[in-house]
This record gives sequence, C-alpha cells and structure tokens, in this order.
Amino acid sequence: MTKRYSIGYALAPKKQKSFIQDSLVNQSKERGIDLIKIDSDKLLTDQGPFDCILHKLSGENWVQQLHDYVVKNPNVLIIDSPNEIEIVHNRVSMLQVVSDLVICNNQNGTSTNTAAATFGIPKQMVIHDVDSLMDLCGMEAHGLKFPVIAKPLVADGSAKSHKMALVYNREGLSKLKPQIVLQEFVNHGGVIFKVYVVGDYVKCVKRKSLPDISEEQLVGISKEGTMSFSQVSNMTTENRAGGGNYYDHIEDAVMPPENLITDIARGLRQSMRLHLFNFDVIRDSRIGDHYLVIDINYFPGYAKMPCYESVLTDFFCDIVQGKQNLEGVKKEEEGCPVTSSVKEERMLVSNNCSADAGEEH
Ligand SMILES: Nc1ncnc2c1ncn2[C@@H]1O[C@H](COP(=O)(O)OP(=O)(O)OP(=O)(O)O)[C@@H](O)[C@H]1O
Ligand SMILES: O=P(O)(O)O[C@H]1[C@H](OP(=O)(O)O)[C@@H](OP(=O)(O)O)[C@@H](O)[C@@H](O)[C@@H]1OP(=O)(O)O
Ligand SMILES: [Mg+2]
Ligand SMILES: [Mg+2]
Repeated sequence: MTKRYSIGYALAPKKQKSFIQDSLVNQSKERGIDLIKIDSDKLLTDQGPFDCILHKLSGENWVQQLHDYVVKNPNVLIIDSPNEIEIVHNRVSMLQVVSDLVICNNQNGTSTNTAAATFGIPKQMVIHDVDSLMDLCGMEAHGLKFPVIAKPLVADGSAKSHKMALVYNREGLSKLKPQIVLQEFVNHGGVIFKVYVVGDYVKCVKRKSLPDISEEQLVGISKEGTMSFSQVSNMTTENRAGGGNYYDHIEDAVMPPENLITDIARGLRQSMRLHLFNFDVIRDSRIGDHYLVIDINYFPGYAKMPCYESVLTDFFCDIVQGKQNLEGVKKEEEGCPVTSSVKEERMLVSNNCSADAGEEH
C-alpha cells in the first residue's frame, strides 16, 4: 500500500477559509496527502504526528511550540522556518534581499537572458520618530521627492501593517505616524505584477494598482497632502482609493520578461530560504524595461492563483518526497552561515528525504 502523509496547517481563520478549500483537500487526499487542521487551543506537541507543518502564525509562544514539536518529532518538515519568515516582516530587510540579489551572468542588475530588462527597488528611507519626519533634508539625502508612499515599517500581516498613505507635500508628512518607510512613488501605468512562488513553481499574474500621478495633479493637490489606502490590489471598483484614474484594462498590459521574473524568484527563494511567498513588481514608466520589486509577502493569497489546488498539491507531494531543493543544506555546504535552528531543521529535512526516496504516490 502507498504510504500516506499528514500535513498539519496552522493558519489564521481568514487564511484558513481562503486557502483550505474542499478542492485542495480532495486533490491532496487523492495524491496521498491528508491536510489536518492544527488546533491552536491545544499544545502542538499533543497533536499529530505530522510529516510536515505549514504555518502562517507568529509570536514567541508559537515559535516555541514549533521548536518543541521539532525536538519531539525530529523528522518533521517546517514550512517555513520562523527565523527566515522574519525577514519579510520588515519593509527594509525584505527589499534589502532584492538589492543583494546576484543573478548568474548578471551585470549591472541585468540578466543576460533577459535582453535589456533590469530590476531593483524604489528609493526609500526609514523614519523612526516624529522629529526626523519633518526633516526634508533627510528626504533629499535619500534622493526622495514628493509624491512618496508612507508604509508601516513592520509588515507582520496585521491590518495596521497594510495601512499606506500617498504623501504629496510637507503638510502630508506631518500626519504620519512612525515607524514608517518613505518610499518614492513610481508611476507604473496602474498595473502591478504579482509573482507567486510555491517551492520551485513560479507564476506571474497582473493586478490593478494605484494610478499614475501627473505633475499637474501634484500642483492641484488638496491642502491635506495625503491619501490613505490599504490593499489596493484586493479593492473592488466601488471602494477604490481616491476614486482616481484607475487602469481598467489590465488584460492589455504587457507582462514582464519571463526569464527576469523566474531569475528574481529563484534568487529570492535561495537567499531567503522560503518556499511560500509572493512579490509585487511594477514597471518603472520613467525607464524602458526597468522593474521594481516593491513588496514581498509570506504565504500570500494562493487561492487567487490559477489552478492553485494542483500547484499546491504537487508542492506537498514534492516536499514530503524530498524532491524540492533544500537551500539551507546547499548554503551550508557552500560555507554560508546558517543559524543553529535552521541547521537543525535542514538536517532533519535531509534525513526525511532519504528515508522517503522512492515512495510512490
Ligand atoms: N513605490 C511605489 N510606487 C508606486 N506604487 C506603489 C509603490 N509601492 C506600493 N505601491 C502601490 O501600493 C500598493 C500597496 O503597496 P504594498 O504592496 O507595499 O503594500 P502591502 O500592504 O504590503 O500589499 P499586500 O497586500 O500585497 O501585502 C501596491 O500594490 C501598489 O499599488
Ligand atoms: O490572507 P492573509 O491575511 O494572509 O492576507 C494576505 C493576502 O492574501 P489574501 O488574498 O488571502 O487576503 C495577500 O494577497 P495577495 O498578495 O495574494 O493578493 C497579500 O495581501 C498578503 O500581504 C496578505 O498577507 P499579510 O501580509 O496580511 O500577512
Ligand atoms: Mg503588496
Ligand atoms: Mg505586503
């Protein structure tokens, strides 16, 4: 009889509702994977046994519970390590990973496979306190000019962490509450590209974004100087921020070069050692084929991705059979430092793979 695998999931109720659909549970079941809900009211060590734990919870208590579970069940796979997820909970460290990306055969940020296409991140600066907020010299020093986007520094998935404001002038700055990141607003034709990564799988889709801001609009801006908004790409026609000039024909928008997107996705996956994330990309209208990564999200809304059930089921099968890349182990072999918890975890992962190699589903 073919071995069955058990994957425990620990997700907030909203995420559970969108992600754990019957279609996913059934497809996985047919392929030998049982998706089991982890009860957050009970100790994790009292549940299972699980071959793998998928999670999008955080906090000291949860991290400790995961640790205790790994100690008790050394063969479990944790997707993903809380340490690694932390990097994308801060809007500076998440984009630093992009800046640090070195893509093979790459010069000046240009992959040789992708003709003239280049990528980077928008200019940005962190504001830690109210005093530095009104210091326009600080903005100048970072090459920032209005309009800018103010984003909470922390991107931990709380509603607060998604509250953004477009800031048009000095007056607008005074309304902001640090700690925030001030990021240059880059005109990009009102279309955003969301790149979903599921292990080795990469899928880029288009979504609507904030509309461009013209020089004329900037002159005629209200005294308020800010416009608040939240989660634009999930907005409906009725509740769009500012009601502005949204681009309604995203189907006409040209996709970014596929090689560039997969190169960035692979690079990010390897350097962050995460399996489940997406990143947002915009095409900088000021420069030809230049793309900016503006956001990275851990365990995003996969249910909005085409054929998410089969993509995720393939991933689950690969992971329990040890077919996915094990970046942690690779990095270690290359001499890169790996934290002890990750080291421990990856060693466990590799043990599990060899034990299961050859299993059929
Ligand atoms: N630098 C920028 N220039 C122009 N538009 C931007 C920029 N940064 C963000 N935006 C717009 O604001 C939206 C929200 O920004 P961002 O993706 O950083 O927020 P978020 O709350 O983390 O989003 P998500 O829901 O994807 O987690 C983007 O989808 C895009 O429409
Ligand atoms: O469901 P969650 O609460 O995890 O919300 C995530 C949301 O997915 P949803 O569509 O299922 O709401 C994601 O949307 P897409 O990028 O895929 O469009 C993205 O906005 C993430 O940033 C959110 O994660 P958070 O930053 O809040 O942790
Ligand atoms: Mg985003
Ligand atoms: Mg985000």
